[in-house]
Amino acid sequence: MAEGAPALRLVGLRKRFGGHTAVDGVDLVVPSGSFYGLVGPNGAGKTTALSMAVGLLRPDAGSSAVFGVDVWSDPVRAKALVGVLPDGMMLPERLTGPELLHYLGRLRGLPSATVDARAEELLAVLELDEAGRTPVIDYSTGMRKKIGLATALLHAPRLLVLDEPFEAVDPVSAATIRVILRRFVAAGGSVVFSSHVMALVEQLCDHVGVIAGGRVPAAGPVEEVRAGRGLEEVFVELVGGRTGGEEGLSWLAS
Ligand SMILES: Nc1ncnc2c1ncn2[C@@H]1O[C@H](COP(=O)(O)OP(=O)(O)OP(=O)(O)O)[C@@H](O)[C@H]1O
Repeated sequence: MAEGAPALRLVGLRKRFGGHTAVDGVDLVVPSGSFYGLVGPNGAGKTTALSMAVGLLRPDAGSSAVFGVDVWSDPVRAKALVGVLPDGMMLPERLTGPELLHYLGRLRGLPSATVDARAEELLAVLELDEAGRTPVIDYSTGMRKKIGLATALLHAPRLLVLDEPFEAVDPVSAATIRVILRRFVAAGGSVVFSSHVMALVEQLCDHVGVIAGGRVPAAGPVEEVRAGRGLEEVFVELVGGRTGGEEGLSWLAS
């Protein structure tokens, strides 16, 4: 781990799917200790960029380093430093929450007693303890997000990379997740998460990156990117909001 290196550095990341360029040369620096929001409209390239950043999807070009450790040339060291909540995570669904955490913790090389103690705490804090006997296949979407977050936290990573952690989560659970993430950052951890909700990013984050059409038109400290305006206003301006909503659909009112 390089001293003074950023939590995450993406340089020139690119990805094409067939004839479509999903990520078109993304450079991004997530400073160590920051709470970083990655915002962009549907299809902007957030999931593709984050998947390449953590070693789940091989880029066509560019690099990703976690605390100075290259994700693609030194994956074992890099992956020990990062906890990931991917989009639409594939889980061994027949397992219960405690079984899943035990299995993944052991896969990560943690001693059995450590895994079980951490799993118990995580399940209690995330209010999944009452579903202790329920297989993950019967979880709601929000419960899946929470068990996914528990798996990301289990090995006590230094960086969390979370793809839309608040989507489909009820307000009470969202508040719990916010508290956990704030505590994680206060204790020296770094968080990057993607979201469409500007108010949430303004409330939680000290840094923001805007992604649109696979590029990053603005990134940096929230105050700098906002420049005295609301983040939502800046976002709509940057991503080129369309105003066609008032025209068309006349049949709806007839
Ligand atoms: N496996 C794939 N095969 C083909 N095209 C893909 C694939 N994954 C993503 N894309 C395309 O790449 C673009 C970026 O998708 P991506 O999922 O990264 O966007 P996103 O910003 O996460 O969107 P959302 O907010 O809707 O989740 C989209 O046009 C999408 O259709």
